[in-house]
Amino acid sequence: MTVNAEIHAGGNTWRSLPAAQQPDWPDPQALREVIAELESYPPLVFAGECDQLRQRLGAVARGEAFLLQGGDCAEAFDAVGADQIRNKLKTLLQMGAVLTYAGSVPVVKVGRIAGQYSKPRSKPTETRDGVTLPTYRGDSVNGFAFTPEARTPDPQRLKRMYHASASTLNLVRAFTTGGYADLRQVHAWNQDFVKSSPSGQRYEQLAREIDRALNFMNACGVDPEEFKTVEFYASHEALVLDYESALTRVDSRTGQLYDVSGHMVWIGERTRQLDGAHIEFASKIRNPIGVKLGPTSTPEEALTLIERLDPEREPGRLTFITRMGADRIRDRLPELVEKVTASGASVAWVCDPMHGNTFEAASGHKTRRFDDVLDEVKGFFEVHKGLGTHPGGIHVELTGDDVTECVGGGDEIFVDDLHQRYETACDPRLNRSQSLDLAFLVAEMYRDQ
Ligand SMILES: O=C[C@H](O)[C@H](O)COP(=O)(O)O
Ligand SMILES: C=C(OP(=O)(O)O)C(=O)O
Repeated sequence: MTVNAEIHAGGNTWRSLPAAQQPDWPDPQALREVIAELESYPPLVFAGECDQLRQRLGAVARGEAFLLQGGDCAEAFDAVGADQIRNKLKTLLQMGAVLTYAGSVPVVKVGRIAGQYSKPRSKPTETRDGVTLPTYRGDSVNGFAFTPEARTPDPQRLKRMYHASASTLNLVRAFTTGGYADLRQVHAWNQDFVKSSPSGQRYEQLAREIDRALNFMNACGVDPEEFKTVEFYASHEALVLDYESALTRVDSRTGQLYDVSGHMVWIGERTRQLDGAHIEFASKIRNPIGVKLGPTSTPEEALTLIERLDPEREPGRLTFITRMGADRIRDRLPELVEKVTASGASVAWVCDPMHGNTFEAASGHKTRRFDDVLDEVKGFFEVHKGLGTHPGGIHVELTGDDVTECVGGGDEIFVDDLHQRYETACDPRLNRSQSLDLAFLVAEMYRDQ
């Protein structure tokens, strides 16, 4: 074995361990052929970009920056279109502008985008009218339609995931570096929105202030290049390990392994078993890693995760994304933060106020109340304020489209409205107006902190 092959084999050590939430592929040979093909494809991101994001997240861990991580619950192959991608990006850019200006903090922008195609599920099957089929696990695995053909896992979909991620990332890079994300466009991002929504109007006022500040700087002869482009990173849950390890490569600069399917990957609440395949996989790659921590997480688990994933205690390597639920965050979070801080580790703490606050409405729609989302973020800020630690960011499921999936917000969506534009393939997302409302409220909390 050459040195590189030996190192690469390190990316496969997860194979001997139990891997939760993996698809039941019906044809192992077909899967092997797909993996071999994926292994020959070029990287989607450059390892150096992952290092840069790790440094940015290091600033978050040290309390010098704030992470805004957001995007779809589940991306869909038929939504890889210019409008959908631009709308999502626009929403994140607007939220970033609000947080930077109103919160007075540098914002690290990371999308749940260009790879968020795989979903862990509570149940392996779904039954409708007496018919039981495999559950939908994301477009990388099977189709959403409730038919035996669509629901059968098909490894060819992993190749579609790669190509959909590549097209998305290509357009995101074009928008963020080609002029669309220039700070002078703060008004343009809002044009379609300003008249129709209270948060759009509030944003317009902020955009005018940013404009004045830019004009002032310009008059002083300052016109920084940094304002013309935006640093934007892609992240997704590293769930289907055959895909992630096929996209794991030895970096020619350093000889280390990187999962080049995205800049940052996270391990979900259902797959973070300490002796499981996902943590083993994550321990071998150099990307910045997130781990979701739900209400049953113990300080001992958090400390073991640090030992496994961040033995060098490198700020930016590990982000704990807590998702406790509005009713539990104030009870569950303090002990975790206290013990991790006392251990000397330097992790970034980020609040996912979505996944602990899901409920089923009488209509059968899975939904979330905007007020619960907000209350969990408030609890997160209160806990960190009480302990003197840094509330490092938010991780949200959102879309730039005008969907009706979560109830409440400035535009007040009621339970009876949910059916109007309920388009998510899995969990309910904040729409653009709710996302902006959240950004304004979080900016206020950050300033008060
Ligand atoms: O996005 C997260 C999970 O995939 C999702 O909450 C699981 O949903 P389920 O409980 O409907 O399977
Ligand atoms: C599945 C997700 O979250 P969690 O692992 O926290 O349930 C997710 O963020 O898509």
